[in-house]
Amino acid sequence: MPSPKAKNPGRSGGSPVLGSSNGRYEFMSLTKPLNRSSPPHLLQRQGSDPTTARLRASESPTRRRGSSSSTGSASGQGPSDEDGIRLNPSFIRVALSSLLAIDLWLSKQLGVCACEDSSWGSVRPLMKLIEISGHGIPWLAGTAYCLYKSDSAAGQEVMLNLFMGLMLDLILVTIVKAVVRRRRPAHNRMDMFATFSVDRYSFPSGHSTRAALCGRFLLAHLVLAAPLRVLVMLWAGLVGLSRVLLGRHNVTDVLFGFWMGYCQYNLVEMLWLSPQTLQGLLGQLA
Ligand SMILES: CC(C)=CCC/C(C)=C/CC/C(C)=C/COP(=O)(O)O
Repeated sequence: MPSPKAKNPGRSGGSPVLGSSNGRYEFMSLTKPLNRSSPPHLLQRQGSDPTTARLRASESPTRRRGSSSSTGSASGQGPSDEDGIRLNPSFIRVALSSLLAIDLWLSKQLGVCACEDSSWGSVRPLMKLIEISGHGIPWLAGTAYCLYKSDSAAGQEVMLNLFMGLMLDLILVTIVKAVVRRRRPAHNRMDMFATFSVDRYSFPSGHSTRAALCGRFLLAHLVLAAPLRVLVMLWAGLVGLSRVLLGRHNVTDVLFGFWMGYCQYNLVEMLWLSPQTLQGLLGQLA
């Protein structure tokens, strides 16, 4: 498998701590200020890396202003402590940008069903079927139907809480997507059915949050037989995997989505609507 650094350094490969010279990558010091005598390619590479550039753009205006005015080193007075902090990204920052670079590279490698011409293009219809199985509309419609058809109080209670959980999931995912605004992978073809405008963003994967939430919910309240429990877990995993294979998401979108859906189930349990609570709420409304 080709290395992220070697194949496409301009886009997602390589880490901002690396500088390249004659095709060879060198590590830069994270703790010492970058010397003015450093080879220009090291400085240039820092600025041209898209991930680093994005992180720098998100710095506070004060800090950015500080970087243009602190000319201690640039005017030949030698690097000050402040320059040292400014020029050298913190360890966390470097770790984050490296993780993001690996994420982008890995997601691109795994997007093998992104279109019909992709290496696994023939599996795309199956992946799209899995996608539909984790879509919000079938889940909401199915739960509403079961709620309507259920003739036992226990069944209605479970279905009502699942419905509330699904709505809660939609709201939380919409908020996080609108705040983070991470673009979907470039190789994604936006041919999903019934999407909101916020669904042009990819973090977190809404299908993955739903798969984790519904998976946990089904295991806790509905599915008891062991083979079916395995099937539910397999389905949840496949929904997440299909997001990356279809090129809809990066790996971190799906991992975070699973974690978020898992936590959302805890929230559903905390806010559980019992028949008594429901009667109280309806009584207050009447
Ligand atoms: C009642 C109501 C507001 C239903 C909306 C259901 C709906 C359109 C959900 C969107 C599902 C969707 C396409 C999410 C995107 O999933 P990702 O995994 O691509 O983030």
